[in-house]
Amino acid sequence: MYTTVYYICSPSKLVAYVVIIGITSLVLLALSFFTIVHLLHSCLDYIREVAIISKPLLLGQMTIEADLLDSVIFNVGILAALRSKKLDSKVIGVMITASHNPERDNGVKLVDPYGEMLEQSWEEYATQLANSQNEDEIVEIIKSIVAGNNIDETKAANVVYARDTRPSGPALVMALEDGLKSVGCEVIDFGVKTTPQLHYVTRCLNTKGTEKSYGEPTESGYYKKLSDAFRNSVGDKSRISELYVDCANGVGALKLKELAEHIDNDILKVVVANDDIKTQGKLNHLCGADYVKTSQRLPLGLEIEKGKRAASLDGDADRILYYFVDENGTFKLLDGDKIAVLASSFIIDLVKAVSLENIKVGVVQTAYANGSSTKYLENTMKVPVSCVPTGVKHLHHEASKYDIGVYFEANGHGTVLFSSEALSIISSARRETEEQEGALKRLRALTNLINQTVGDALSDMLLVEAILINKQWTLKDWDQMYTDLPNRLVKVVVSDRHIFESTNAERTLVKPEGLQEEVDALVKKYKDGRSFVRPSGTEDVVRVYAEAATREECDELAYTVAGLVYDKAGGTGGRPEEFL
Ligand SMILES: CC(=O)N[C@H]1[C@@H](OP(=O)(O)O)O[C@H](CO)[C@@H](O)[C@@H]1O
Ligand SMILES: [Mg+2]
Repeated sequence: MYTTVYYICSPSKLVAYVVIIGITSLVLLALSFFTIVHLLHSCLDYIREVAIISKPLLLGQMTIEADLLDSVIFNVGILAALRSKKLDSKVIGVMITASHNPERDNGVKLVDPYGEMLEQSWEEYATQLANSQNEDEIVEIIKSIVAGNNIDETKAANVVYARDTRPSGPALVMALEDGLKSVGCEVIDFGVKTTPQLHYVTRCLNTKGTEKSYGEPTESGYYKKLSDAFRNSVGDKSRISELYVDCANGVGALKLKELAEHIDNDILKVVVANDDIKTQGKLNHLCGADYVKTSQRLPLGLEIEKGKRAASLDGDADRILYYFVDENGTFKLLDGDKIAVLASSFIIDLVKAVSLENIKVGVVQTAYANGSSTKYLENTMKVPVSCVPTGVKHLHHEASKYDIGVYFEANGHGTVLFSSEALSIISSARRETEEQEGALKRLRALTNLINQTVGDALSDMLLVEAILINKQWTLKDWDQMYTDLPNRLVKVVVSDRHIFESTNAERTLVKPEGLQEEVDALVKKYKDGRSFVRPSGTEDVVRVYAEAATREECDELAYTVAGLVYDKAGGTGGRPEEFL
């Protein structure tokens, strides 16, 4: 679940707010309740109070959600505690971040015990709680969660939480803590971290002391695991040129610097750019992975000479993209699709080199994957490719069906999953020749290098670097694996995006009726043309994607389809000039 809200709060008012929360919490703590319903009723009085008090404290652009942000986070705390009770007191993770979105936004995300995203049925509860507006409704939802899941209220609850560097983070942490403590939850504050670090530590805490131990449940344990695996995956190959990394002025800057301290400069040298986490307004502003992917240009704050290698992270460091400027001065982007192709081809080669033919490798993409990447994977590499709806949960789920499942969204979010069978085959295999043993060692190293819980920009960066070092490739060599079709992503603002429904992994519209046929008729006119329309799941817009043989044709197709959607399906807010 991802709830994004907008608010601005002045420091003096924040202090007043802190005092109010403190007093209200003390009052709540002083009261004892014998049933969970009573307890929740008291929480809800508190929620209402905070919501009312919050109104004059909130300035600037507000939405209804913004008014209720603190109570949403408070509710999420209760939900996380209930989830932990439901799962035999396993530790649940809570991350406060709004990823690549503007600095003034914030959101919250729950993580299940093994670092996976919250189970889908519970996502629905989170959405219901976030959208409920009165205490009776909230009590009913919570009662139904408890009853519907046979939750034993007497069980202990455990939660670990972290936040990114957004200025709104500390106040939201207080609301979260209040929610958690109101139901007697044990809390671990993991501090300021990247989203993948929170996923990592959640899994480590829940597997500690078992045969499936994922690692030491600390930040230094994370760096040690990654850096050891990186060294092993590189062997004695020599270093390639330094990597410039745009950290989007977010938490990735802090964490990349720490990771770099664990890695010998002789193997990898990173130059950290956009690391200003102190100046307000800079997070993700004209920089970071999302900006680079959508604008297809260099980020502000990072100038690179021709041929130099660079990458961008997003605001919570779970996405990464690579790029360079070629000898003609053209900006060349190596996105999630290119990473998927690089990673899968390297892994397939290693699997072949050690004759583990019974391990099947597959790649998972979404409709936004560049058509050339799919063609290359299917026709040249002959690897199975699945296409699933947008959103990491769909990709992750599908990838887990393969022995080794590589998944990446074109925007740079992704990872590689190894099934338990594949892991045990890889760890127990023995080979005769030195060459085969070397390949096996690298494959084993990759199983530790790659974050198995979620897409992780730092882990993915080390994966890409390890492959490039092994192959002694430049970014140009990598880029030449296949040539991207020119593509364009356009947003269309409509009065009601819920009238759009699609099928076929979001590639075909079924509603509004007749619109798909019109899109198809346009697409037919263009060589290598492809276009689809779907409602965004995270923004109040409809997205139009198009690709075609040339930049001009691609843009013409994208803006013609966007114009069609605008005219035929309730476009609003003024027809953009570029729409055809
Ligand atoms: C085209 C695009 O980049 N869509 C993004 C975006 O989803 P939408 O449903 O398109 O708003 O945000 C998701 C969450 O970050 C991410 O998983 C997805 O890839
Ligand atoms: Mg992110």
